[in-house]
Amino acid sequence: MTKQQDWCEKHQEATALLANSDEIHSAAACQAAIEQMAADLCRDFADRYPLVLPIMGGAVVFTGKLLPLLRFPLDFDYIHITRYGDKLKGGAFEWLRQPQNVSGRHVLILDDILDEGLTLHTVREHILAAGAASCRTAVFADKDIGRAKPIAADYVGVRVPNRYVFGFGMDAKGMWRNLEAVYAVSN
Ligand SMILES: O=P(O)(O)OC[C@H]1O[C@H](OP(=O)(O)OP(=O)(O)O)[C@H](O)[C@@H]1O
Ligand code: HPA
Repeated sequence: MTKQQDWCEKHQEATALLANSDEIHSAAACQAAIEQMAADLCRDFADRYPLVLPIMGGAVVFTGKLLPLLRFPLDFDYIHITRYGDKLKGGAFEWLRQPQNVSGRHVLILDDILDEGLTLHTVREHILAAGAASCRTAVFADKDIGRAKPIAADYVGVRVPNRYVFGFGMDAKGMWRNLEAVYAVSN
């Protein structure tokens, strides 16, 4: 099969996936959630000069929308770790960029979604072990998985049902991070 056919099939798969999904948080609801989180973070971090660390790549939209609303001084870097890749089920962690220079800092981690909680828990433990003065966590979406998680986020934008969700930075098999609303794959 040629590369062009591959992309053509991928395009069809992406279109069918979106057509078979339900919008669960509109673009306006996502924006309102971001604004509320920004207000809460401005209240809590005004005097802390935090190091803000998004977990790439899912945090890209959340970060891009949130950062300009944070009206306090901060340093910015990023972490890159993945355990889902292009799959709908999590596996082993792959670190692509470790946290740098966190010793003594008040760290704020940003991520798109708290699902089983393994990623955020692992990253937080790593940052505290590296000597951070404190580490708080903000996730755009918290999934109701119906069982205990190893970590609860300090700040949450929206709650999502126990279905695979995508859009607003979250991908489904690598697709549709670019959507400005949140969708859930049909069961
Ligand atoms: O709570 P968990 O079950 O650990 O899942 C949450 C993590 O899964 C996704 O990352 P993924 O590994 O898909 O990489 P990505 O950020 O590139 O999408 C998402 O961005 C979170 O970081
Ligand atoms: O439901 C999800 N959607 C997108 N990325 C994810 N990573 C973990 N769970 C999810």
